[in-house]
Amino acid sequence: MGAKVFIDGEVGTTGLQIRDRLLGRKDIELISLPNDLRKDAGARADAFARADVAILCLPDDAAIAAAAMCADLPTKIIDASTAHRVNPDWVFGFAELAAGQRAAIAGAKRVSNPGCYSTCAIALLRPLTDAGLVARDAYLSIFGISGYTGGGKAMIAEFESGAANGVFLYATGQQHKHMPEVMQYGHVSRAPIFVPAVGHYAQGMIVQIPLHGVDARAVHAALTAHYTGSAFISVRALDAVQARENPQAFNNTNQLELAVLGNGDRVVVSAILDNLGKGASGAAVQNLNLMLGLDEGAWL
Ligand SMILES: NC(=O)C1=CN([C@@H]2O[C@H](COP(=O)(O)OP(=O)(O)OC[C@H]3O[C@@H](n4cnc5c(N)ncnc54)[C@H](OP(=O)(O)O)[C@@H]3O)[C@@H](O)[C@H]2O)C=CC1
Ligand SMILES: CC(=O)N[C@@H](CCC(=O)OP(=O)(O)O)C(=O)O
Repeated sequence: MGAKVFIDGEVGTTGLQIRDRLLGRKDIELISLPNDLRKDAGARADAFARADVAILCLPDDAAIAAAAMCADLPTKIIDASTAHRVNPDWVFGFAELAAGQRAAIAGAKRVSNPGCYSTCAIALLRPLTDAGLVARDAYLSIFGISGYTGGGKAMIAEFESGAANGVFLYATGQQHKHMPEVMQYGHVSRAPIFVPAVGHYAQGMIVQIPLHGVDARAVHAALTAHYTGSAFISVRALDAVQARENPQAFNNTNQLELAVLGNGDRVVVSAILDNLGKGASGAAVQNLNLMLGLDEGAWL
């Protein structure tokens, strides 16, 4: 008998992807609700009580309500939403963040999965702020482009029905929901300017952060030192210049590739992942593996 896992929000974009990643596993027994009961409070409460681990793939308000439903249960929770990412009662589910994070996830009852853009930005910034190469109070700008699956079922329907087209920029009011976690875990004290965009393709993301007045070699060395030995985060060789940066390069994987680009002391640090992979479902399965006492890369 495997560990019992309940995915709340199983038919949503992230939920479906996690389900697909777990379906073939003999060490996991999925608890599923019939379609007419998937939002039924009693059926969900029963599923939470039966599960060893519940994975919340819900909008923020529903994730907060679901966590409250589990408050008195021994069930472990992984929340894919934004609701608990900077909550001190939850462990941030980014295993590669710093020494000790993997062990903290493995021992946690409540784990909050990072956001997709924030996984990229934190992966780039944290080693650089900790090494003193980027000042914690630096004026930072972050650019990102995501495939439209990043906006969940509603945005997928917009693009696939033809109602939305081409590329658009958004969150121009500088209130994007990922900035609090980028600041907290990237160790930056000044809110970065964030310019996100959505492209007319399904999945894949690139995030870039320009850095003036830093040494590309030192930046590359700090990133390489931090991620050496990491199964899922790699740093491209400094001289491996590509004419085109492709946000879809790591689709359907749990990989995140970092690169140091630019010319002289005008450096751009860059990250590519699958927003549905290392940006959501892959990271959730990595955390699930750790919480079940398995190798973090099992089945990934
Ligand atoms: N898409 C992405 O790239 C990423 C998403 N996330 C996060 O994951 C979470 C889910 O996002 P995503 O999968 O994209 O969203 P979707 O809109 O695709 O899926 C959300 C699912 O939750 C269901 N749902 C809503 N309210 C309830 C409720 N009260 N009880 C049970 N089910 C409910 C919805 O039902 P119905 O089908 O009826 O609408 C839907 O199936 C969000 O918090 C999002 O921020 C995190 C990282 C990346
Ligand atoms: C393209 C798009 O709209 N992306 C979403 C972020 C992805 C997501 O759903 O948010 P979490 O990763 O925090 O859960 C946004 O910018 O709000």
